[in-house]
Amino acid sequence: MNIVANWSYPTAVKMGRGRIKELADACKSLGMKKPLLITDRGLAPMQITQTALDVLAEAGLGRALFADVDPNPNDVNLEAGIKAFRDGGHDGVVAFGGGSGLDLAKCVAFMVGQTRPVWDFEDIGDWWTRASVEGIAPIVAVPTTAGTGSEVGRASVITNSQTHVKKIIYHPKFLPGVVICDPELTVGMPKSITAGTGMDAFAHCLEAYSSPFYHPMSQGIALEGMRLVKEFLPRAYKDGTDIEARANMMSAAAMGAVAFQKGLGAIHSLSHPIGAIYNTHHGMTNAVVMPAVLRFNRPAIEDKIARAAAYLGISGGFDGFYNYVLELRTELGVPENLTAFGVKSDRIDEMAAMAIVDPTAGGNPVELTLENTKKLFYDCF
Ligand SMILES: NC(=O)c1ccc[n+]([C@@H]2O[C@H](COP(=O)([O-])OP(=O)(O)OC[C@H]3O[C@@H](n4cnc5c(N)ncnc54)[C@H](O)[C@@H]3O)[C@@H](O)[C@H]2O)c1
Ligand SMILES: [Fe+2]
Repeated sequence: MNIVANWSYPTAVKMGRGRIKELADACKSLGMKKPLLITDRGLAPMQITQTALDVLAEAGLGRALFADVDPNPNDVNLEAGIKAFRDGGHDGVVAFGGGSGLDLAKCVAFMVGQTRPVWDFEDIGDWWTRASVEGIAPIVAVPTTAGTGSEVGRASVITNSQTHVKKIIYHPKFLPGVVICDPELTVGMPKSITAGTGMDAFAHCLEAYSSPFYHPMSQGIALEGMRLVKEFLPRAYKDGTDIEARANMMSAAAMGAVAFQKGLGAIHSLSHPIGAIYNTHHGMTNAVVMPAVLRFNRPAIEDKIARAAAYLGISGGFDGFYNYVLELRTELGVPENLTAFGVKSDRIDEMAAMAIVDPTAGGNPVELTLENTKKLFYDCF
């Protein structure tokens, strides 16, 4: 086999309970004197956010907060964030939150130095290998969920508020300089967010593992990431204060995002249009469509999944793995299908057309066509 592949590794991670106290040092290590903490609207009043701001203030770095960020953040949030950064004379970004806060914050840091519209930076082809991009503000990332892995990712998912399409904005320099993974920050997640974000981490590992592209390191990371989810997500769900489980889920989330350099697939290709149109939670949407996508991909991944099952201690090959996914979903209270999730089936044609051009579609082990993707959507209802 002629092995040709590109890969790289992510940033420095400071993982451990209570390490939010190191936030100011992390900012200073990247040369920040006046950081802007960016998070979503729901997190802004919470104690964990106030504690992070206190740490910054006590170190003389100010208490600047921008929280005009929706779940599934959009270009309007982005413009407001860029304005807040420029008006406040800031010199760096603390990206704080789940995927929504992290993605928007990373994109603000990237866009403050750009004159081109954000949509020019979509994850299509490999334009970034030829174009130089300057003026990116330094980023310290602090995840408060354990799912997207955006803290170690080179992408931001931003919804176009005009077209209601989720776009993946990508550049290698999106990568934060320092990441603080403090599992105590995730203890207050409501059960449904623990479940949804955890299933996003699982989906990243599963899709990266299943994608046909060659990336042996990602393959191993994805497999171990799935094992961590199997062992620790039910524990974190049952007892939110189980710090060991919370910490391991943070690892699984970061591993999923590292692994999906290899590619994602139809779980995400379907989930993006559903999330953009119905504003559903990303990870929970993935969990809802996961069994139908596994059935759809079975001819291409049966042996591979059987190997994963063996590693995870699941007997019965592909069928055993499939049944395990169904049981995990039941344990985590995941809605059985899109109907039970509150999504209507009257926009399948539109969603299928969006799914096949989603940047994740190319990583699916079975090629997505308009016809088979419509059928796949029907199978999710
Ligand atoms: N950049 C990437 O590579 C990538 C990968 C997957 C998904 N995403 C994107 O990330 C977003 C989803 O992120 P998410 O799943 O982390 O959810 P989220 O960031 O949208 O957060 C969900 C909800 O949980 C709340 N929350 C977050 N942390 C909390 C905590 N510790 N305690 C209590 N409440 C808390 C938030 O306020 C919000 O209301 C979507 O927009 C998705 O498209 C990005
Ligand atoms: Fe995801």
